[in-house]
Amino acid sequence: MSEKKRGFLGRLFGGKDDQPDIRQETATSQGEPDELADVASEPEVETPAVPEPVAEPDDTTFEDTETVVHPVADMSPVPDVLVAGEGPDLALAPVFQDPVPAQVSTDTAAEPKRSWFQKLKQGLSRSSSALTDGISSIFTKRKLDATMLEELEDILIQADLGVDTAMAITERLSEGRYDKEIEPEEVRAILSEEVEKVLEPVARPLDLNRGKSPHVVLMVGVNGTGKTTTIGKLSQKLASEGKTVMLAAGDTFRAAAVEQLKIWGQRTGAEVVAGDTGADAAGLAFDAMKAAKEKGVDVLLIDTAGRLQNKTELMDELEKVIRVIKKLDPDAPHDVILTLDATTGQNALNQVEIFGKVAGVTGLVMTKLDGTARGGILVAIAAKNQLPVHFIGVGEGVEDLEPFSAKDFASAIAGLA
Ligand SMILES: Nc1nc2c(ncn2[C@@H]2O[C@H](COP(=O)(O)OP(=O)(O)OP(=O)(O)O)[C@@H](O)[C@H]2O)c(=O)[nH]1
Repeated sequence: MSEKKRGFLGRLFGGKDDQPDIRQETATSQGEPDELADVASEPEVETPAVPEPVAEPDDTTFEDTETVVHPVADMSPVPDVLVAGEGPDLALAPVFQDPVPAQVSTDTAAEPKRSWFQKLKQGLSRSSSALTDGISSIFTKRKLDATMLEELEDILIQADLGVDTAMAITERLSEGRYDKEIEPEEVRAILSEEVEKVLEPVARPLDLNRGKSPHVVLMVGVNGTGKTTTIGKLSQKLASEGKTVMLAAGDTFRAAAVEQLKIWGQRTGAEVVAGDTGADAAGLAFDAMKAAKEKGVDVLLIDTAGRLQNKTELMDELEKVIRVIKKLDPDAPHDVILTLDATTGQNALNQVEIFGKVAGVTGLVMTKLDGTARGGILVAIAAKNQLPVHFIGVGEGVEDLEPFSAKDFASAIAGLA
């Protein structure tokens, strides 16, 4: 081999790239170079500081709100949507069958049926074309040289795949191919294989058959990342598998979130435990646990507020929710799922780290892969954290969430059929 490609760091700092241990740091740290992360284009998300470990408070108590289970007949007058208990009481919202309120997109009935892979491909099309257009523009009947590899590496990094994966791909491509013409298809095939290699270990289904009754899933994440929507979609999936589901509207900060969850409950046949806006989230979670136990529900999905601007409050509240849940089942929550909005790009890496420390995240769901060219971030997260990725979301509809398949994702993002 006559030429040797300079690595990304070499180009960035003008020196030798013999510091592989700082690559990931460089790509994710706050002071990252512009080339690495288009922070300006990211939604503004304040990253919470990890709070100092606090002494276990002696009061895992919460506002003592007597739980009231309102049978449907007691709900008088019956509201348009659903109403929780009066005053500070919590209520089990009844299940309404019809009509499905318009503000929650719950199905794609108007659209022709497409396979999940077609949806995934369509959803990932922005991410995929950013990559494939770039590849096609580089590999145009030229013989492979270092410049082409550098250009490819830049495209892969700009697509948020992460420096390590970008380098693995270019190194693999360079093996025995210098001075040879390479077709874009060959590059895309290698891209797909390398992405699949990174993703395969983290593509793990959410196992809700571990003998827990109820199996408690706590949904956490930054506001707007899709917690409530994901709960709704999951609820639908579980119901279709014959499981009984209860939803706890633990995002007590936002009235709309509570209403949204009630609508999902109504649509998917799940009972909803909800309180007033501003009600104590831990108290609500406790009551939901109790109700789910009493009713022998299979799965309890607990929504939480996402409030990074109130960071300490958010994290304290999450810790308290978890402590209180453990009073009824020391093993619960059995899964803590972090929702990540793919459009936030590199910031998602920080969210994984911080929510992981505070809430003990056990798995991930990445949403909004349909609205971004930055879907490659999932690869960077997988490479860095090895946390299971249970589902990905490629739309707002109830059918737009599927278990994560490494092969499908890799093929779709590489633009393969
Ligand atoms: N395009 C697209 N939109 C999504 C997806 N998942 C969720 N959304 C939308 O994202 C918006 C926010 O979703 P929510 O479920 O309310 O997010 P949240 O995390 O519960 O938000 P907070 O209650 O504010 O913490 C809604 O408009 C959803 O319809 C997805 O996979 N694709």
